[in-house]
Order: sequence, then structure tokens, then C-alpha cells
Amino acid sequence: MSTSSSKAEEATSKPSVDEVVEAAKQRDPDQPEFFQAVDEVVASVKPLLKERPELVDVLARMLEPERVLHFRVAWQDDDGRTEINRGFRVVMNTACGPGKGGLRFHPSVDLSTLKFLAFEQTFKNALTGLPLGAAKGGSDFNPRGRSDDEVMRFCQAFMSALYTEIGPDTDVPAGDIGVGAREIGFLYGQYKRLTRRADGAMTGKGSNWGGSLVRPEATGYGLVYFARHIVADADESFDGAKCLVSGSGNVALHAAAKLISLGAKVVTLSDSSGVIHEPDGLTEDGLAFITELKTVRRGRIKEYTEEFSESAEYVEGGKPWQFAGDYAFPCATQNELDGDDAAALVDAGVRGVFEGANMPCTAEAIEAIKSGSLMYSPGKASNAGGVGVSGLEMAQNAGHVFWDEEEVDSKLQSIMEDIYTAAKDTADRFDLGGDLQAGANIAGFERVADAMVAQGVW
Ligand SMILES: NC(=O)c1ccc[n+]([C@@H]2O[C@H](COP(=O)([O-])OP(=O)(O)OC[C@H]3O[C@@H](n4cnc5c(N)ncnc54)[C@H](O)[C@@H]3O)[C@@H](O)[C@H]2O)c1
Repeated sequence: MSTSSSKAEEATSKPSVDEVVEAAKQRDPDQPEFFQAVDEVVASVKPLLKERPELVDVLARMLEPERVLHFRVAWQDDDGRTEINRGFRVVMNTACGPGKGGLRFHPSVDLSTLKFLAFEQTFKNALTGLPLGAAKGGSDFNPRGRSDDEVMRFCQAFMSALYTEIGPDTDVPAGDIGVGAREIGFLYGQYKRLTRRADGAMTGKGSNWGGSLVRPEATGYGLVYFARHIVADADESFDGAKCLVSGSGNVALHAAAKLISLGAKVVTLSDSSGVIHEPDGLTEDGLAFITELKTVRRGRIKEYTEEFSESAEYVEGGKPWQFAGDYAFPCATQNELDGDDAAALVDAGVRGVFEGANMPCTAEAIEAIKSGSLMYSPGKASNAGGVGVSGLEMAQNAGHVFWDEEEVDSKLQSIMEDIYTAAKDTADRFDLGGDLQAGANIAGFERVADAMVAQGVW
């Protein structure tokens, strides 16, 4: 048999895309969130894989994290009892730069959730155009109801197990659900204590101790900057528009603030207990009350109706998607907007759904949103502003410089515009009818895949 025909045989015997994904599913049958994210990306990138079949092999490598760390976090509560939690760090892909992605502290944290988040992060970070790889980590620890001292002891124990694995050129964690300014302070303090290095191995630091201005606001602001391009292309604007926002954490509060500053009426916010509906929109004072309630007093959203507003209603167990509005911004957590919710939004005349959270819409929801011809932006594109400014924080730390607010905000706006253009142009290149979800997935995937090919098989 000639060499060329045996090569051809070899090529035909390579597994197909579906076989590659199926084999990964067989290896980890208990990771539904991870494979929900994988299925979503793989469905989108098929046109690229048809054009460049050699990348199927690269996809197979992308489905296996580069490194997974699973560790015990033992700490003492205020009564002196020993508590045990699980800690994780998943370094998914460092082809484009050091590992980068947040830490999540929430009882639901497990390997499936972290692999889904790290997989999403791979393409999101690539879309920013910055030299960033992708990682994600966290713990099943629940900060809710814990004293500041307990949170500090937990964070110190968590970092004591992790500090050897992170660094400004290896892996740079940040915040996510349950990890805000307080937790980053305790974590980074412990990292410095153990390493004696103030090298910026975490982002989301306070702006007076190595952090970047606009980092706390970046995900929410970036979401609105991104959505503004989509809305403007449809000859619409946020001025006077009713916006349904879910969550009341970092992303939701800053998205709401930016929307209000653009003249929008933010009529809902929520937490895991329920939703508030303020029919004429939150005022800046109302938002300030909720920000203090959530970030300082750490209370529940219903207290807004009990202590601040007489015009608002609170629905226990409710979601924002039951109310009428012009645009929806899911900013709380994964799978918070399902097929029925999306159908309700379509029926209520909502014209766009812009994801602030990671994978907040189920596959059925995305289908309903698209078949209802609503505008739609996937989280990995529209929530990339946070990691974008984290990249800017790393650049400032490495250069020992500090940029003013205007400079960071204008760089954030450029990053979001570039992502929008990349997603739109890629959708056009493959004739996908302006589908930003597919455009973003393909553009992110291609950058990472090309970087992996250039660096050889490893
Ligand atoms: N913080 C960032 O920079 C950043 C960047 C990109 C993406 N994200 C994503 O945005 C989302 C929110 O993150 P965050 O940083 O604002 O976290 P956060 O902890 O500050 O806020 C999370 C919010 O979601 C609410 N929530 C949690 N579970 C819920 C549920 N089951 N139903 C309704 N509400 C629920 C919480 O009450 C809280 O208001 C997550 O999906 C996160 O991965 C965050």
C-alpha cells in the first residue's frame, strides 16, 4: 500500500465531531452542566470544522482540562468547630496566556459546574483579544450567614491550599458568585503572606492596593455597552426602555446602574428567594439602597419593598421574566431562564435578551428566543467586560502603573465593540444571518484552536 493511500485511510478513520463529543460524555457521564456548554459551542462551530476538519482533533483536546486541582479546605467556625469544604481549580486552556477566571463560593459548586464555566471562559477570554488563557475555581462553601471572621478564616484556608498553583504568569483567579471585594481581600492577603510577593496574582483587588478602577463595574457596564451596539443596529435605544434585570449581585447592580444612566427604567431585580418589581423603574437612590443592602448588610431583596419603596411589589419565588418589558438582562446564574420563561418574554413583547450571567438561558430558551426573532447576545460575548478589565488590571500590575477611570472605561468600551464586531463579522463570514451566538463561538474557538496548533500537540 502506498504511503499516500495509508495516510488517506488514516484521515478517514479519524473520529467525527459527534464521536469526539460522545467519547468525552462517556468519560464523564455525571457532568451535565459541562456538556450543556460543550453542546452549545460544538453546534455553533460545525461550519468552521467543516471548512477546517483538522480542528476536530484540537476540539478533542479542548474538552479535557489541562489541569484539575481538588483540595480539602478545613477551617474553624466562630464556635471553634472544624468545618470541611471542597476546593477546586480547573485550568482549562493556557494556549493564549496564563489561566484566568473567577472563583465561585456557592453550595452548588462541583466539577461539572466549574468545567462548564472554565470552558465558557476559554472562548470568552479569547474574544477579548488579550493574552489570557482560561481557568475557573471555587468551593461549595456558602458565605451567606457567615461572619466576616469566618469568611476570612475560610479564605485563608482556601488560599493556603492554592497559592503554589497560581501566579501572574501561570494562573490568575478573580471573583464570581459569592466572591466579591471582601473575599478577594482575604484571599490575596493570604497569598501575599505565604509568598511574600505582591505580584498581582489575583484581579478584582481594591483600587488602593493594586486593583484597577472600573473592575468592579466592568461586567455590568460591558454588558450594557455590548447590548447598546445590538440595539442601535436595530434603530432602538435604551432611553425610556423598560429593562428586566435578574440578580442583585456584582453584574446585576452595575448593569442596572449603567442602564439607569442611559435613561432606561430598570423595573426588576431579584435574588434566590424572589423578585422585586418597581413599575416605573428604580431611582438612583433605590439602587443605592439595594447596593448597600446586598454588599454591606447582606440582606434579602424583599427588604427593598419593606423598607424603601411603597410602589414596588415583591414576589416570593418569582422571576423577572413574568413581567412585561422591552429588554431582558439575566445576570444571576446558569439556567435561570428556561423555555417557558423565554416563551413568556416573547408573548410579552420583549425585544431582546442580553446575557450578563454565564449560560443563564437553557438550550430551549435560546431556541424560543431565536424563533421569536428577539435580539440575543450570549454571555461569553456580552459579559466579557469583567475579564477584559481583569486583563487591564494585570497589565497595570506588570507595568507598575495605575490608569485613571476614563482610560480604563474607554479601553473597556473598545474591547466590547471589538467583540461585537468580531462576532458579527464571523457570523457574516459563514452566512449565519447575523447570529451573534454562533459568530462569537466560532471567533473565540478559532483563536484558541490556532494558538493550540501553533504550539504543537501537548
Ligand atoms: N463578577 C464578574 O465579573 C462576572 C464576570 C462574568 C460573568 N459573571 C457571571 O455573572 C453571574 C453573576 O455573578 P456575580 O459576580 O454578579 O455574582 P454575585 O454573587 O455578586 O451575585 C449573584 C446574584 O445571583 C443571585 N442568585 C444566585 N442564585 C440564584 C438563583 N438560583 N435564582 C436567582 N438568583 C440567584 C444572587 O442572589 C445574587 O444576587 C454568574 O453567572 C457569574 O458567573 C460574573
